[in-house]
Amino acid sequence: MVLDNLGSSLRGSLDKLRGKSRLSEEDVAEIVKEIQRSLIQADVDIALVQELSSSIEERALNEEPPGGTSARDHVLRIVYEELVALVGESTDLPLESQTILLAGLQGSGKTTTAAKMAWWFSKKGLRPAVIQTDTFRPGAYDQAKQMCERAEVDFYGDPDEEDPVEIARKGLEETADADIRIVDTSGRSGLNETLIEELKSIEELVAPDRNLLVLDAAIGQGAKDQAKAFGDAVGIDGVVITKLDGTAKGGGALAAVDQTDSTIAFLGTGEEVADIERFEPNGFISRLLGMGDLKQLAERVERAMSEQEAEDEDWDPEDMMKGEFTLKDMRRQMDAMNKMGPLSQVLDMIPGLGGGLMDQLPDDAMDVTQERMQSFKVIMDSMSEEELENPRSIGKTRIERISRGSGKPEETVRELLEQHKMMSRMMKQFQGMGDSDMQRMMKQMQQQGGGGGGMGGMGGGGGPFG
Ligand SMILES: Nc1nc2c(ncn2[C@@H]2O[C@H](COP(=O)(O)OP(=O)(O)OP(=O)(O)O)[C@@H](O)[C@H]2O)c(=O)[nH]1
Repeated sequence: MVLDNLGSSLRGSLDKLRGKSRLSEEDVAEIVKEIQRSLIQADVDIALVQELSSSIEERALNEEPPGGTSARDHVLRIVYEELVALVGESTDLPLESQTILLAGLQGSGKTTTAAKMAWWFSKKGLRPAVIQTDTFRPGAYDQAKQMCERAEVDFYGDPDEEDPVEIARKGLEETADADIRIVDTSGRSGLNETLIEELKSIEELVAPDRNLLVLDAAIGQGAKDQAKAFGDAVGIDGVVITKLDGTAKGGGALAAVDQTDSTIAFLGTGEEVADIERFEPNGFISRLLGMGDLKQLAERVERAMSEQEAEDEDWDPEDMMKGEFTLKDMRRQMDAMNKMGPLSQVLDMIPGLGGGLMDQLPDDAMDVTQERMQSFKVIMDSMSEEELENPRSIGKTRIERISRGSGKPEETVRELLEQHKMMSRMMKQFQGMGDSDMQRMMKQMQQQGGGGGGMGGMGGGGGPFG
């Protein structure tokens, strides 16, 4: 993830400020050094790093912290604001009819991004279509078609036509009914005349409303040259950074944004159509600094919940809040969790849990958790209706039988029952909360994610700065 180490290394230095009400020059110097180190490691352009660190330094030393603010909160706020300014606004993408052209080098993820973006727009209630003009890479047509089928969006391509401009022309005609037309172009292994000329001809014909440059997060310093070449050729309005789920650092993309005077539109976080996020500077930086990104989380939860409801007509999440929390409810929750995406990504979005928790866990702890959920499901499949509805009836003999039936150790069956007990207790606590408490909590979560993006605090408690 971009600037991955920044959150944890910065938290380390910030923790040393606990209890202090004033910042010394040494404190500021240490924090600035920490930030510089992380940014440079994340492949952020040196000139950008210099610019950022001098404004942080200047502000931290000269600005008077608002009354009652600790030195730590003061610095964190400045770092947050400056980082938000560094990554810039999100690319303007009104939810209305438009044509978007995707450009980028081979393998950057254009084809995948086209389908993901189409999926994203379709979830916003628009009708998108992908036009695949890549005649260069064998297989691009099939790949695009399959992904669009998975995304359940319209697709146009022609594997027998060799001229990409001709495909684009026909594609526009064929997709006239769509609201959003996403034109995917071919890439080459390096920047060359042919690629640029082809792109220019497609651009001229299509006359897109927006040109987006797709960049692999691993690109590093090369991003600047690429961005310049594409920017000179067709003009770039926004950047999509892909493969942020991997180990890549992504800092290079910031140079591309700077170079083309553009902004970031989307982030790609996996190979599936749903692995896309609209870039939101506040949430992005909050998450980076371990303050969580409640808005993204709320969106995912909402989506998973409505998918779950669509699949499972008898299920009403409100029921769970009222009566007994059964193993069936637990299984549904696990399914909903799975729909939200990898657990590690979900946890990363929860303020306070985010970076902090991830740092404490061994690297493979998350996989184990996913694996454990899988085992739990297998075990539940070996239980009878009655056992699922009334887990308290499961004694020693039944545990033995379930273990044999599921092929999982008795130990794991017991762990499942333990886990259920814990969740059940938690649900009881929620049930104890009045409706208004619950509503207040939800509202706070939404406001925080949508507005100040993590600056607003989580109500009366310590808040994300605590
Ligand atoms: N993990 C991960 N993989 C991705 C992501 N986006 C794309 N990929 C993978 O990257 C590879 C290249 O993606 P494509 O979409 O084929 O790239 P392209 O830019 O269209 O390539 P050309 O058509 O050759 O120009 C594929 O294996 C994708 O599955 C992402 O966000 N995360």
